[in-house]
Amino acid sequence: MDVVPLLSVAGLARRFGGVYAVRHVDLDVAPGETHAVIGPNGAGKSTLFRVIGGQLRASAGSVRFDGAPVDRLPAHRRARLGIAAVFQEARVFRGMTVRENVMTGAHASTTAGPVAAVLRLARHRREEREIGDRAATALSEVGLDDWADRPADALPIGQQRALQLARALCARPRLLLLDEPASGLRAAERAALAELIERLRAGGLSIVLVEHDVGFVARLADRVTVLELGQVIASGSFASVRADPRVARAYLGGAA
Ligand SMILES: Nc1ncnc2c1ncn2[C@@H]1O[C@H](COP(=O)(O)OP(=O)(O)OP(=O)(O)O)[C@@H](O)[C@H]1O
Repeated sequence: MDVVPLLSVAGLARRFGGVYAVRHVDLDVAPGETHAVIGPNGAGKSTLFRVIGGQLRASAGSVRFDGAPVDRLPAHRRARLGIAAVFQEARVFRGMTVRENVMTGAHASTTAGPVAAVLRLARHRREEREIGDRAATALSEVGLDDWADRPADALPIGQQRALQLARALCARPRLLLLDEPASGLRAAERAALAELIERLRAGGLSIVLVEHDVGFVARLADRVTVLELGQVIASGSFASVRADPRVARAYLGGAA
């Protein structure tokens, strides 16, 4: 690719015991690109997602973000650099408002920890104000302004998904990792979520999208990487990977 990739994964492997969940994986994400990772069940998508986010260490290979290696950094340090992940199993925090839920997403990228909160109250208050502002922006980006002061667990599932996105956006990421964001949503909710992701992309955000819903991927992805049994079997535009006989075979043989 001509532009310097924002994310560059090279020769990546992750082993569990003697079994490789992913192996020899190369993947680049350009600034502003939405890159989908698809593949049958057990292909290694979630493992790759977690190795990029820093929740899992690679067994071999490298992950570079904005030109610098991040392999040795834990997830919260990667978050500060601008990598935000929304997990498939993400839940809203009960007993908190929508706004409070979103504000929890900013703490990864601010400096005031609990000690600073006690010892340096002025700085803490300044950061809380800044977090409040970020939350307001994130809520408006995902269209949840009107819900801000309601209990988060009262939201319908489509809006809960939007809340999870807002929580990630509150950290002001440059790369957003989304693990099956459309799962469990009805058609209208999927369409609303796709529109929201399109808006984020139009705003310049780079996105890695792990997704089973092929229609969703076709609509959103600039490029697609297809995994089977932990390895990349095809990569390119949606149309090119759909036309690839190896991809058709992987899906016919798998459960996806
Ligand atoms: N913590 C773990 N310990 C052992 N094996 C694991 C672990 N996590 C994943 N695996 C194995 O690695 C392989 C890839 O799993 P992974 O969950 O990454 O696939 P996936 O493509 O996300 O699947 P799905 O679409 O079903 O979510 C599978 O064979 C899985 O059993």
